[in-house]
Amino acid sequence: MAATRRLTHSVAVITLNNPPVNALSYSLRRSIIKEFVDASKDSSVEAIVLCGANGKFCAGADIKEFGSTSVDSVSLNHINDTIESCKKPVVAAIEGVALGGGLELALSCHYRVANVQSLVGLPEVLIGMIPAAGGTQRLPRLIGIPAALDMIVRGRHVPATEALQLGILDEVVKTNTIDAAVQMAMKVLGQPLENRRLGTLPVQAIPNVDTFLDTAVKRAKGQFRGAQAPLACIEAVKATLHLPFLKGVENERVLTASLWSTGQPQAQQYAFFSEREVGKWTTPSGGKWDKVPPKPIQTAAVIGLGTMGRGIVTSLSKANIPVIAIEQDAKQLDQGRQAVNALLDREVEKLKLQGKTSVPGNGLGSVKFTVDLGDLHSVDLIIEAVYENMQLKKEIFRKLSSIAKPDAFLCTNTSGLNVDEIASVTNRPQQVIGTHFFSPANIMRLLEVVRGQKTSLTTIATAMSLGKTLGKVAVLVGNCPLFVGNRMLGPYLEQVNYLLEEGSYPEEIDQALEEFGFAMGPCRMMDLAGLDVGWRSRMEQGLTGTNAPPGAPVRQRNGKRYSPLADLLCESGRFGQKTGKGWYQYEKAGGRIAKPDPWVRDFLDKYRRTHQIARHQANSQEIQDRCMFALINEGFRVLEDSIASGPEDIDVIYNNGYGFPKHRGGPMYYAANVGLPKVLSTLENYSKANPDVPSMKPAFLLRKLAAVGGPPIKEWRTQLGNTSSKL
Ligand SMILES: CCCCCCCC/C=C\C/C=C/C(=O)SCCNC(=O)CCNC(=O)[C@H](O)C(C)(C)COP(=O)(O)OP(=O)(O)OC[C@H]1O[C@@H](n2cnc3c(N)ncnc32)[C@H](O)[C@@H]1OP(=O)(O)O
Repeated sequence: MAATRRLTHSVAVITLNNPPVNALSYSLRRSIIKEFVDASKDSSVEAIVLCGANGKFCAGADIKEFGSTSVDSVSLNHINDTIESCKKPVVAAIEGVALGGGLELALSCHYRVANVQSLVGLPEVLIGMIPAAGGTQRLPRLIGIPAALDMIVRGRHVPATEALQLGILDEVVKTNTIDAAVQMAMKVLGQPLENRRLGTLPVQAIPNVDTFLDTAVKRAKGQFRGAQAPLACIEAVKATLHLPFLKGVENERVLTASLWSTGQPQAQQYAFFSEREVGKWTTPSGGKWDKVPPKPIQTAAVIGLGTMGRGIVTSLSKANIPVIAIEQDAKQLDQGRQAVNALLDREVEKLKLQGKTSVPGNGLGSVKFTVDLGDLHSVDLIIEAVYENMQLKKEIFRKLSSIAKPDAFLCTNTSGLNVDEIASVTNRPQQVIGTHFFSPANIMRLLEVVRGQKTSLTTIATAMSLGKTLGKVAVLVGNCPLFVGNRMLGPYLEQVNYLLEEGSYPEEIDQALEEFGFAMGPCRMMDLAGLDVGWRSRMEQGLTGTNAPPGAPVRQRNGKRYSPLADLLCESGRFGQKTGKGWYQYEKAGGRIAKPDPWVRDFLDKYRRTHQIARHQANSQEIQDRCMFALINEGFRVLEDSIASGPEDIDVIYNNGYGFPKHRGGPMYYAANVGLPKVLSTLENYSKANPDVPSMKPAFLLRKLAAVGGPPIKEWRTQLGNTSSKL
């Protein structure tokens, strides 16, 4: 963890060396300042180049050190000011990444040369912070307020070619970045440095700046729902208009302290590290991510080109994996082809924007469309993505057994069906695994990888590695009905239905949960997913429709409370967005703009009158508590059943697949923050008053953890013990 220095001609090259990403830990910062001061004093040195070891400039401050005392001892601001005021020219040679404090370091250099493959950005907002080492002050002075604000508030990783156009970089090279930086340093020797010191420059005026910033605040409030960091970023950038540079930097510090006191940075940093931890899977039988090599996947196939299949084909092609896409007849194949091509066209556009048009074949894997299953004889991995029907899936897997090559992996894209049952019809259950993609599959980051009883470690390693190749965050889960995410959704949506029965309207419930920070309230989410999906499943389970037990009370099934509201909506043809009507009304079938529907209010009022339910209009807090605690309670049961290996896995699933607000860390982190004794007592009270709602009966593990005072979330795993039988 040190910076090293060597002399090339008369240029001192200082290399940041702190694997894996040259994060600016305390000891690295100490070492940088020492080497830098020595170089600036050394009379044989005429210029200085800063670069990073192992092809990476720097990924910013060491996030693990936040909150510890060493953060301020050698501050990054001190280093940046020392570099900027240096009388010798300083050039940053950027390879790989220059992110956060890494870019702030580069912005304090007088010139920046970058490799064409590198990315630069100030992504602190994504971990609940603001760029607090002068980034909010230097970047607007360099590229203007609008462009800087866009980068800072969204935390975008900007490709080098775009950064060059924006004016962040002075030169982009294809190879030998450090040599190019040394040459640049020698070229500028003797040139004045005044106008290269960003901290001394004025920020460029823009017309109607107040309106511009007010609009940015409004947009950020709507988009980031309760997250404080984007608003603090705007506040910090705004300061460039009325504060001198040093005061602006001091303001960054004040804003950072204030953000820290909200607890949001800690939650987002927990989410950041949890995402990395879930990749380090282990199994009770001794399987471990770094011990089991994945098999390379050179070719893949997708069966079924419905919504999910199209997204999966696109995702594979985007990762440059050649795909065979299969449908059952020419008509459906043609529809699938058109849809996939449209998605791929959009991907090409995105690549063009990133300046990657020169990549052979546009960097996308080829897609072959066919109706012939026989074409799959040589592919390495097949993902079945037909609709959720066990018989159909089994029929396909039976055929694949004889068609696919013996070492091919067989994946089923199911959101909750039994992976073991599917595997049981094949001649290779050890190579069968569930890959639960989320819609739209080419965009959503989450992949639940579902291990069956006989799934081998190599198959797990291969599916997890494929997830990473596809740019997804893959979480290994056990096989149980609905796996982790959808299983937890059950009790959450049950509460939504009960609240609707009791007197809340869909828009009130959605508003409460969107205020909590969810990307989408549950009623809008059900409308988007299609109300008929759950309805069909309830019919299959004999809960409603012609299979329901004769004479069953309308609001009870098997002695438990049951809400028929969603069934009644479906019976009147309201399936959600696709039919233009569901819990809301839409401008047309397939429309997206949800408007509260007077019909739904009438329907709910009438329902309550029919069943003599006295209206209880829950406030936001009650809505949030009931829905959240139902979700969390099921999360504890998932842990008890070893379907997820730790609370972090659940949180990663919810943050990346269900629009849970990252600034709250995830449902289990939220529970730890609220305090487990409080979660327990709320559930106990509800449960006593509603003994016919077993999903709200506090889970054993919740009781156990609450009994020891609700320990910090990182200690929960030890309480779980080694019960993991499903993973
Ligand atoms: C009381 C208040 C206290 C607050 C004090 C505030 C002081 C403010 C001072 C200065 C302002 C500067 C702030 C910052 O710079 S914050 C950091 C900004 N940077 C980032 O957010 C980048 C985060 N990293 C990434 O996005 C990615 O890791 C990547 C693009 C760099 C690389 O991606 P990939 O190749 O996919 O690898 P991994 O993500 O798996 O990462 C590999 C490995 O590295 C660890 N890691 C990455 N970045 C950091 C980091 N900044 N600090 C510490 N560790 C980091 C990551 O956790 C992985 O570790 P592993 O799982 O153990 O292998």
